[in-house]
Amino acid sequence: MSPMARTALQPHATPPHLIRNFCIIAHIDHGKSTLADRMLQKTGVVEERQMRAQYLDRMDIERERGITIKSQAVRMPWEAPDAEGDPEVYCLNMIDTPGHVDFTYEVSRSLAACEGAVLLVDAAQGIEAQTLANLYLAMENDLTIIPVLNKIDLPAAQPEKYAEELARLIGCEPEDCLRVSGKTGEGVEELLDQIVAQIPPPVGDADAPARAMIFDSVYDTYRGVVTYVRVIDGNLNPRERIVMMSTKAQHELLEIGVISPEPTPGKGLGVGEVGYLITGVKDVRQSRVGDTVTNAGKPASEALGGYRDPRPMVFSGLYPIDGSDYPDLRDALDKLKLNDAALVYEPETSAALGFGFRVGFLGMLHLEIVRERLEREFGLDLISTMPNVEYEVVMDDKKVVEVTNPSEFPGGKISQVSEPVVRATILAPSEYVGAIMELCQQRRGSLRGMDYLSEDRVEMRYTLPLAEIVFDFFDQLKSRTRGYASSTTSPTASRPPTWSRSTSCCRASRSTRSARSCTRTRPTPTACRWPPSCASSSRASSSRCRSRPPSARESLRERRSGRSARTSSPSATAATSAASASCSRSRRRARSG
Ligand SMILES: Nc1nc2c(ncn2[C@@H]2O[C@H](COP(=O)(O)OP(=O)(O)OP(=O)(O)O)[C@@H](O)[C@H]2O)c(=O)[nH]1
Repeated sequence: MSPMARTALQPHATPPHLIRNFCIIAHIDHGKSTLADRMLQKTGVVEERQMRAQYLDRMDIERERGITIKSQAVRMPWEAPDAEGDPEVYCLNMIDTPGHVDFTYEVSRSLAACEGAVLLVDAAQGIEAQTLANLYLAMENDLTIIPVLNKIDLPAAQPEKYAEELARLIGCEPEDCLRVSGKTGEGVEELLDQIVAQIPPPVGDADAPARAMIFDSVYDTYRGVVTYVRVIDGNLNPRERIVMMSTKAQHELLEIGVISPEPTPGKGLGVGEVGYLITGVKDVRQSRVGDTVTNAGKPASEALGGYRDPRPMVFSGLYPIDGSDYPDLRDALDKLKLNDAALVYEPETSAALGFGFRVGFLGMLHLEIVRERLEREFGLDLISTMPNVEYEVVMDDKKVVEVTNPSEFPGGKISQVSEPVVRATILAPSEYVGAIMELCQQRRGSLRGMDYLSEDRVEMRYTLPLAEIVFDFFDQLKSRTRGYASSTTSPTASRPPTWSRSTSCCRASRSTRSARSCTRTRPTPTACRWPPSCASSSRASSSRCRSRPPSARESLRERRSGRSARTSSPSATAATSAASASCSRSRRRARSG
């Protein structure tokens, strides 16, 4: 066991071969923050008397809901044997990532700042959907994976069973899975030793122009925006001018340092180091996640890859219950925007609800958090309208109209309507396969593949229209599987046509703000069932599914190449046209009746 390192390495002068950058990835509630707490304690970064649960979750909502919304990065010293077996002090940078699907892009940037990931699985629950989604993200970033089973102190823990599942998934031996308890601290020191031994040190060119990737930025009332970065090449020094490569905006570095566990200003950051910058900017939009920071005096010619503008996926109207609160709501949104680059809004009016805003969110959790913060931090009473997604309507004259509210649906000749879709991964005991298939088919989903992780656990991959899952999909999934299914979704860039002149199966209501766009394949949740022919053909195809669990690398290859696994559902178009035929039959019957 390693003793706590007594002499920590100084930032800016840390040789890259002594740095290890890692993150902890896990399904919600598998104990990521608790394990992070124990690491802070074991490395002596947080003293016993200052310790409190979920030390890194600093927002009130994070602590109350027990979820991580913002990333955090902490520098910890740790003494471990080097390659020759002599004790050496290393610098471990732990990046705590947000755990919810709405923040997948933030997670992917945090992962890109690391060389390794601790894949944490609850030893009483086993692998869940988000474990897989995060594992795939980590593998796409070529991270070294350390499999760890947590909560081994629980009486219900089955470490042997889940070590086998985990080993099969990532292609290692069950004995390679470490066993820890974030609660009691058992096995945490050995895990820290393994992080040093297994995760490769960062590599970068110290003499090149600086390139640092922003993996998070938060707004602080007193200090302005605090930007978290990982330096890839070169170095950043206090008081020099820096450039944000996506916007070309220049700022002066007022403060630069590391978090250990409170912000500590230093002399700069070198290759492979992780720390924070303060430039005095007041809006997180000027310091965007995924962007590259370089020196203004000696700028890098090429930005680091992977930057993406945050794109809202779900739209909802927010109205004050008391109309006279409208200016307060506007001020509150303006303030919240400083801390949330993904929040977009524009004023709108409704005959029924008065003045309000149409707000774009990353997903349903983001919507809930924003609404809760507006009500709690700004004392507002709000009504929100039914969440909607953004449809793209192509007119006959090729004009494209973006529709986020059914009442904006254009009149005139429409040639095509497309909608956002997501890839969903659902993990559940195999007895619920039928119930899940039924639900997903009702929601216009198409099965991309299905694999058995073990005899009694199955992974199903679907493509689903986002509009079908924003409302009650996850509640339905939980109730139909008695709470045993877990699911995760990731947005895709493709927007397949929902309606085109040839299939003619979409309509949108223009009535009120709370109206909902719907397709003719499912005009109301229960009005139109899939024809039996589709259901039976999907059952037939499901019997051809794999019994051998694929390794995560195989699945990743399939995801990358876009090839679906051996099972497939009836093609979406066939199902759509069959269903729309049955719809038109029932409409004809209704009219003649
Ligand atoms: N018995 C036991 N309980 C644990 C252990 N680790 C975490 N827990 C409990 O599991 C629950 C979830 O732990 P968190 O650390 O908040 O989980 P998380 O993965 O950080 O959750 P998110 O931030 O939402 O992703 C809490 O009630 C913890 O007290 C452990 O090793 N043993």
